[in-house]
Amino acid sequence: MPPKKGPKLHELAAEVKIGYKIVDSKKKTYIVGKQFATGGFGRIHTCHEENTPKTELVMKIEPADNGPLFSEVIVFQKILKLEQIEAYKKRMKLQWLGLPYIISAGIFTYTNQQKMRFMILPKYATSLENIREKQKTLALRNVLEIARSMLNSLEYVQEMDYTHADLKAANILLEKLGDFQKTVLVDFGLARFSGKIEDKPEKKRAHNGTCLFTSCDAHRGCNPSFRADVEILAWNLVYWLTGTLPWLQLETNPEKTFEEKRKFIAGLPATLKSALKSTPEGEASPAFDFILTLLNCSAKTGYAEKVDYSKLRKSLEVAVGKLMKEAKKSTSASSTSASASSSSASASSATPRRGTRKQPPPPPPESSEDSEDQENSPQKSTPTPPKRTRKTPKSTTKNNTSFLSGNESILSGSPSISRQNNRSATISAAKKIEKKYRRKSQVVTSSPIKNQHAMRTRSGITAAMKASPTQLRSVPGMLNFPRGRRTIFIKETAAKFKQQQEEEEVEE
Ligand SMILES: Nc1ncnc2c1ncn2[C@@H]1O[C@H](COP(=O)(O)OP(=O)(O)OP(=O)(O)O)[C@@H](O)[C@H]1O
Repeated sequence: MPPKKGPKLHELAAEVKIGYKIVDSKKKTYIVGKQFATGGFGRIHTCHEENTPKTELVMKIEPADNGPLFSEVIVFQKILKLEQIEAYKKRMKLQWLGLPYIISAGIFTYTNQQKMRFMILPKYATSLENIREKQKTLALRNVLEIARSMLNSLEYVQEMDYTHADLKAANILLEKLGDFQKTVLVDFGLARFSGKIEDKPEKKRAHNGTCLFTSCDAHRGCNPSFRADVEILAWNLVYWLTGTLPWLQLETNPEKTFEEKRKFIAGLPATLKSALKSTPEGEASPAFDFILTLLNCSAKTGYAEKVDYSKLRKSLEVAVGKLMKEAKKSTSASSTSASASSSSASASSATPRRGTRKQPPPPPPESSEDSEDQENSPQKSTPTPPKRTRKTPKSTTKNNTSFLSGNESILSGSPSISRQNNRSATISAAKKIEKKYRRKSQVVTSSPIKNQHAMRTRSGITAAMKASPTQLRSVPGMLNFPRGRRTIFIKETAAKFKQQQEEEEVEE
């Protein structure tokens, strides 16, 4: 997502009607379908090629003179063509590479008024953010699956001398509901050629990216670096596992956020240990070493240097190995107790009881013990029981191919089909909520009390919360907004309250 520089929003493209035909430079005709999401500066529609109506695709549309889609198209044309991706997969012997590819792009004039830019991509099932928003945290095994896919995606992008610079759940899509192994890194609006970067911070670039996750290099005002993508991945992993980051409340203050990130890095490994305490696995989480390796790697790699992905992958496989080993231990522990308490030992150990977790198959012996990073090794301890119970909802996907097992998937976060079917009811409910929050925000705006961002309104939502897109997103009721409307409302409200906050700070 392009950086949010202030309250002024780019213009959204005019809404293109369903059924509108666009002919690209290769004389292929694409038919615009309905709009299903709104990006920062554009609309996202389904579409299909005239001759293949069954293959649903995605069309991003923006006014032609907007910058974000223009630069994204250039990145896709340079590094994200299907043949490039396929050749790389073949060379690296990869079954899966989580990257989108460009199907078509160009400019059309809509109803003779507005020149519009479009880009067509494959359509994926859902965004990881949809899932994260509902669940607040993700299961460790899913986080490791996503990390594996993202490491490969970043490695490809960086091998082409580009950086992504904005990895986050909203920019990660699942190819198939419930399958966390096949995740795709999208939104190359901030991606840059980083082959010739110099460590020259500039104030006007400072804090580019998504404040919560952006790198220390970006906070300093440097162009995106290879090591920065690794750091951004690390912050996201902590966020997905714990549902928070130490600077979550400071999101609207990039300087303080930067300071907190620096403190976190300076305080490693204790800061990371403490952050992971709240996870079901606790501070001895199998993810600990891996995240520490990511942060150490980004700290030790030079600004313009490339990252050693083989080392990162090795560390990830060690984490996977540990997780599988622990799962195996608890399987044998539970089957021992089951056989002791049952007269039919064989039956009880083979059939997992309803409501208990299916346990993964035995881990591959390789990679679980051969950590290179001795400094990162956590103390050996018996697996701590989960500190927090996690309800694992029933999977609706038959073929959930977790790399850890045929475990239940964490599908609860997928957008429900019924919600889509009740779209008009949702829109009217969303309008009511929007009206309510606008009214409440006006109560705050008209108040003569200074330092309003610390003040709670009748709704219990402070102006500071409203200035933070992340916190605003988690306000009860926000989930009732259709996706596009929610994004717009959050952006407008956050921008307004951020400006108010800045004005107050100036006055003070
Ligand atoms: N290929 C796709 N398949 C399915 N959904 C998609 C696809 N591309 C985008 N989306 C949906 O649209 C949302 C916004 O997409 P994207 O981030 O690429 O647009 P953007 O204009 O850069 O938006 P933003 O500025 O909010 O990041 C995604 O979070 C996702 O839900």
